[in-house]
Amino acid sequence: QETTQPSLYTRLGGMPTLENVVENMLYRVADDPEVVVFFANTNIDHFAEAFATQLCDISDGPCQYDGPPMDRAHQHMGINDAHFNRVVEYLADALEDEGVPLAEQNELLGRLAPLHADIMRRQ
Ligand code: HEM
Repeated sequence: QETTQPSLYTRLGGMPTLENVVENMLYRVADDPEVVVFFANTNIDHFAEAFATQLCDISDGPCQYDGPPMDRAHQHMGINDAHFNRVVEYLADALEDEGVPLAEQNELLGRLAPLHADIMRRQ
């Protein structure tokens, strides 16, 4: 007998949760001088929307991320592994803070992990 599970997007709580998660993450970024410098010239509203759309897309929600590919979006910023890990940690903390269960936290972070290579490609 086959059992189907709701999409990761649905289990995460859909767009309302993802938007709260991104906002929560951005407060953590804002509090970290070593990371916030990267965003000095960034339109944060645009970033928040693009990031939430990407989380929606990657979790099989009804969105399509149509921004620049990750290697180009982050090229020549000087991002290193420590920066990357810090941002992922802030995302994990935000997911926890917004009440996302651990299994769904890990599933989402697992889907983002492969982006590491893309983001690092053009540093
Ligand atoms: C899994 C990790 C990451 C994901 C999924 C991600 C995703 C994104 C997305 C979707 C955008 C919007 C692209 C656009 O529409 O132009 C973006 C932009 C940006 N990301 Fe990331 N990112 C990640 C890691 C990082 C890290 C580690 C840093 C730096 C510490 C960073 C810094 C930035 C900055 C500064 C921009 C805005 C660039 C601009 O102003 O045009 N990102 N990222």
